[in-house]
Amino acid sequence: MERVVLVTGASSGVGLALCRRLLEEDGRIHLCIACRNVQKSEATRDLILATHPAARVSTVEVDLGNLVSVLRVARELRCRFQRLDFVYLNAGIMPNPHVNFKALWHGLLTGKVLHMLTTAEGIMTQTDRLNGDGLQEVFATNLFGHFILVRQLECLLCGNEKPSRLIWTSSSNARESAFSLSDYQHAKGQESYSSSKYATDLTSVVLNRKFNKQGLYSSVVCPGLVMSNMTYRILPVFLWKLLMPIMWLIRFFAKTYTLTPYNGAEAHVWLFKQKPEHLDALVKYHSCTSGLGKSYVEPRKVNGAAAFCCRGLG
Ligand SMILES: NC(=O)C1=CN([C@@H]2O[C@H](COP(=O)(O)OP(=O)(O)OC[C@H]3O[C@@H](n4cnc5c(N)ncnc54)[C@H](OP(=O)(O)O)[C@@H]3O)[C@@H](O)[C@H]2O)C=CC1
Ligand SMILES: CC(C)=CCC[C@@H](C)[C@H]1CC[C@H]2C3=C(CC[C@]12C)[C@@]1(C)CCC(=O)C[C@@H]1CC3
Repeated sequence: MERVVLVTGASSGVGLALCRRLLEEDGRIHLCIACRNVQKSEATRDLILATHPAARVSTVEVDLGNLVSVLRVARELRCRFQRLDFVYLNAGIMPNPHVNFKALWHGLLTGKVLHMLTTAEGIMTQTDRLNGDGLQEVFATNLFGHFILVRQLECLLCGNEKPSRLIWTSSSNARESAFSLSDYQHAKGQESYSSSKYATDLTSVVLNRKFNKQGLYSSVVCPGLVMSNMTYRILPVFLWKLLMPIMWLIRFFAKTYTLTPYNGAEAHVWLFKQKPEHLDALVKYHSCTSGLGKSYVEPRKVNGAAAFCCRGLG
């Protein structure tokens, strides 16, 4: 039976690389790519078919930061498919990023620089805003739109012959201290990205508790630091080009410097091949690349997830 795989944020970066890698793993899947509009969907489909001409690729359009659009695409998917085997919840934004180089310099003097360079803790802020639905844009796009999509697709995901899978693209920037239940949309702070990714980690834990019995399993992955449209918006392109040799050097000390979207999709592809019953719901799967460029996956516990579970907030 052909497996149906839905990928959001398929038009570029990790999402596009993931689509290609999934087809390399199994050319018989039905890949459904979700992009923001018809032009992007068709351009992405053409790019994928250029390298995998025999692939079965269909398209849907969704703006994950718009609830009407999410409800519409869920309706369309329910009409088109009888089940979904994998849903990669990968689309994400980081608007108006700001890097505090002074803090990075301070980190160099205090020995925290490697931690800062791999998690961006203490050196990165964003300015968020309200979207058309009156929600914080980063929360709405990175988490809430995807969450509503999952809930709307329950009938395609639960109670199938084989387990279905949700795979969320989280981040090493996900941080417990950036997230607060009393301000879960992060309207008050300047770390909306970090907060949305931590909330994603917790959501996956809670979804497992609720849906494992019905044959739906959720995992979170971190692609590492990847050069993509998202990162190219953080610094001017010429600066990134200058930094590239330094980043290859850093990779000898920081295995999460995956740098290419292909390497960044390592954990996503690895999970595609695993039996979900053998995975740990409290673990985040990190794509890593060695100094010499060999990719592998490293599982790490999600900070605070066990405590969150024990408090029974699910
Ligand atoms: N790059 C990195 O270092 C890291 C990235 N990540 C995460 O990886 C994921 C992929 O990012 P990456 O590939 O790097 O960046 P890209 O900017 O290349 O990809 C982001 C994708 O999300 C889509 N997207 C953004 N907003 C929306 C929306 N409102 N509705 C639908 N689709 C949307 C984009 O579509 P469009 O082309 O239309 O903009 C694009 O396809 C994100 O979740 C990101 O947070 C995590 C850790 C590190
Ligand atoms: C010497 C050097 C590499 C300088 C670059 C400084 C910063 C621009 C980067 C250092 C850590 C990076 C980082 C990210 C963006 C770029 C940095 C802040 C992310 C926030 C990108 C998106 C993520 O999801 C996590 C990344 C963590 C590390």
